[in-house]
Amino acid sequence: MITVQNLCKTYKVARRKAGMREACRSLFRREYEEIHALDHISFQIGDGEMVGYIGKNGAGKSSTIKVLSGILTPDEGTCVVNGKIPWKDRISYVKDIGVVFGQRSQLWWDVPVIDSFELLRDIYSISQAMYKNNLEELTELLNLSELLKTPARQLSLGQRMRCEIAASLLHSPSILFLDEPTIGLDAVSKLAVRDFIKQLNQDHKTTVILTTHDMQDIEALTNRILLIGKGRILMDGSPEELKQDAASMDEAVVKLYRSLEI
Ligand SMILES: Nc1ncnc2c1ncn2[C@@H]1O[C@H](COP(=O)(O)OP(=O)(O)OP(=O)(O)O)[C@@H](O)[C@H]1O
Repeated sequence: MITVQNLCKTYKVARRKAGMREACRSLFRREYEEIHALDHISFQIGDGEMVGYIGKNGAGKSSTIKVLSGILTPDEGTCVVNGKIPWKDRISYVKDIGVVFGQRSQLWWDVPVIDSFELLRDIYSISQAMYKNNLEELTELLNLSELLKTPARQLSLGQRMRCEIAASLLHSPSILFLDEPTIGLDAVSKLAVRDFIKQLNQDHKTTVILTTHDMQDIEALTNRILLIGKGRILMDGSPEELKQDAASMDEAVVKLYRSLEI
């Protein structure tokens, strides 16, 4: 169970005008702007749910995922996941979660993928039996057998993403955070990733929180949508509620963004 109440996170960003004079001036007098990335966010997600977390660029999606995964400490508010506070109980908490950031890699760049997996086995203290089982299952479902001996830097984006997803699941987490997992993937790779996530949820009842701009991901995978805009939750409902009579999910989302003026 994930319970988030009144989460707030404000970033302080240095601002200056262009030009040499302004650069010199900023050495003595810095001006700052506050960005309210999360502004009293509250929601609950039950075990085994698949939730789409959507919103425009800069809405606060990644900041939420970072707080939920314990990487970022909020300024205010509470967040309890499986009875733990992510940024306080980090060592025990990481065993409960898997995280994939589509734009970053958790694989060691220059070593074969299997070596990264073995390092993760040691980091998470995964038992030999669990590691063997999970590796076999993930290799089959994600079609990794040809990839395991290749260094991560030699993989295509779609191949790397399949390896990233496997890496995040080796320790059998009960919750999976996916931050734009299909970004930049071709249609075939997107389908493979979607099919895998669906099957994972069916077979293991893994809770999945997915941020994406791809509304086909949302339609294919989720039965609940949380819409965030300017750091606030603006809608919590089903894809059908969002779509209503629009021709497509993309059209529905654009209409909604316009009506909410975000
Ligand atoms: N480390 C940081 N320092 C300063 N500002 C930040 C930082 N990280 C995020 N922000 C700002 O916080 C706001 C929310 O950013 P966040 O990355 O959470 O949005 P997002 O919904 O994930 O966006 P996108 O869809 O573009 O990835 C943005 O205005 C962003 O510029």
